[in-house]
Amino acid sequence: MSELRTAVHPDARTLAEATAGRVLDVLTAAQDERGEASVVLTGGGMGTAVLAAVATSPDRSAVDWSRVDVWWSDERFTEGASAERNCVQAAEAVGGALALDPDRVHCMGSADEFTSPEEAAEDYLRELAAAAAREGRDGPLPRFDLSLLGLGPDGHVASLFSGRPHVHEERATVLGVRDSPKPPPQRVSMTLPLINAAERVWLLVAGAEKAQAVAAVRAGAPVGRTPGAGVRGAQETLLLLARDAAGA
Ligand SMILES: O=C1O[C@H](COP(=O)(O)O)[C@@H](O)[C@H](O)[C@H]1O
Repeated sequence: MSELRTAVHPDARTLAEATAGRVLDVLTAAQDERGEASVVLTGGGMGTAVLAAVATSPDRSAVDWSRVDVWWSDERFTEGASAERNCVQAAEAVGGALALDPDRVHCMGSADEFTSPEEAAEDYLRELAAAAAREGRDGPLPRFDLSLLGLGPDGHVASLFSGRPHVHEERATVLGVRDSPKPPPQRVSMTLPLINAAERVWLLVAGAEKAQAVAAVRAGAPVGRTPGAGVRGAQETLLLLARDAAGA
């Protein structure tokens, strides 16, 4: 488990551009080392802005996108084509600019395919286990080189919300969420143990309305109150901030 380090950028745009550069560095280094790379994406304002910045970066061709596995730490359990879905927003942000292998883009299941978020979560577990088997891993989880996360003004990460029991989940790695205080109410989410299995976890935060949540994360607030405070990557944990979110 790594310690939390913070980097502050002048604004949301420079945060997105600098983070895109960091993402490309991590994926390139992973492919140099083992020929493959993997990233766990998040939805929300900064998650989408970083993806758009990756897709338009002049350095994007340094990565062989056909050998990148793309996962999501959470998803809204709605119809597949819904603009509320993180997967749909990501595809829009990328706009076909990255030559990803569709078999390696692992969107979480939608309400078109499954009758409940729990069923979609089980399906994602099967998809994770299949990838782990292909990678020759011992357990049911593939390697994640990097996980990007947003932070809500209420301190939530992925779809793990303050005061909800799933924040304290220790065994399940992906679960269905039915009572999200932020619409839509039904979601699928990785839990903290799976988020924290990533080599690197970066929290991306912009906006003065999030300064209080950022301060709570930095102060190590109780995870039940501020889920983002429970995030720790195996090798690295970065809090990547725009100045307004840093409270400066
Ligand atoms: O609901 C969600 O919110 C978080 C944070 O979103 P933001 O727009 O406040 O940055 C996001 O990371 C998560 O994927 C999403 O489902």
